[in-house]
Amino acid sequence: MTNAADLEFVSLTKRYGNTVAVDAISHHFKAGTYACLLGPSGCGKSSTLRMIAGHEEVSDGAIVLSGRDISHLPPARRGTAMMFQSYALFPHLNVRDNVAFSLRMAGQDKATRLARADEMLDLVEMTQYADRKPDQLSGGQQQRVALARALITRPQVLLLDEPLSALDPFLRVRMRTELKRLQRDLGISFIHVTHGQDEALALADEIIVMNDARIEQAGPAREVFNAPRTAFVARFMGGHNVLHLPQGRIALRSDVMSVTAPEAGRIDGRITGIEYQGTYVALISVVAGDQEVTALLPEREFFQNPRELGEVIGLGWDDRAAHPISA
Ligand SMILES: Nc1ncnc2c1ncn2[C@@H]1O[C@H](COP(=O)(O)OP(=O)(O)OP(=O)(O)O)[C@@H](O)[C@H]1O
Repeated sequence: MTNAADLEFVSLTKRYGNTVAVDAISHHFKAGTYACLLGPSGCGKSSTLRMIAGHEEVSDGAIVLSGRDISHLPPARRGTAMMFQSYALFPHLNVRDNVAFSLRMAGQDKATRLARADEMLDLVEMTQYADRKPDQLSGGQQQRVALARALITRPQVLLLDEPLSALDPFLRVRMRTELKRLQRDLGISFIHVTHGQDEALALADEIIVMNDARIEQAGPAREVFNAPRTAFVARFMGGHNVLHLPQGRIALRSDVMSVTAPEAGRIDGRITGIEYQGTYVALISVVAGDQEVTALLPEREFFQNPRELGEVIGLGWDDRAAHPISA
């Protein structure tokens, strides 16, 4: 069922009155990509997703899918489908009829739409629940139904707005694996809005970090994590220190820092916090210029040479782990 297509934003803009929610963003999503739009609350992620879906008017610029400007088409004619955070299932319809709903709206005959609904339920492993009502399902099961319902229109791009946020942490990780499997099997693009860095890293081929209505950095997940270009991306992706040194500003991964005797490292710091995190122990210290630095030490390494609050330590790192960044 491969139905892949390239998607492009051309100076895409959304204004609500005087608020610029999305500010002339341009981006090219390659066909068959799992992309995560990542950023803090209010940065414009949902507005972007809703414009792709056609649930929000484009104020300026264009959305091009497979070479076709879809900016002003009605949602059902765009080749996209949206899965909502709340799943938005119809409580009075059973699972099969919920899934078949959009085909009914499109005037498909009953035999075809029920056959297609069963095909979709098989895809999300929900065949045995076809006759239940949504309130007889768990949150994870409702989510599968919502996925089946979105996929029945054979979209070229599936849009997911915080799809995992209603699930408990355990189920969230399981559904995350399933989303990835589904995207790989279908070969279409998924564009998934999240404010969770871990979620984006686990799922995305490409991460688009948004900040204040603009794209701050976009690229493969590993590149965005390892080589943040700005202090915002370094802080938002986590796992990094942002340090102001005489030679400029750098982003430095917390897990590649070494802790030495004072003056044996590159800078000295005084320990202000020790946090046990299981795999790692986080040593938080304050260095020159009143800057806070976190060093993540493997648990075993820390306990071989435990440190105390208030102790002065040296901090070292390999130059390959430091990336110059802009403000
Ligand atoms: N219907 C609306 N009318 C006016 N302003 C809006 C509307 N929808 C969103 N905004 C504003 O546009 C900006 C971007 O909102 P948007 O919902 O796209 O952000 P978001 O990144 O998805 O945030 P969240 O993670 O909180 O959902 C915010 O300043 C928000 O207040």
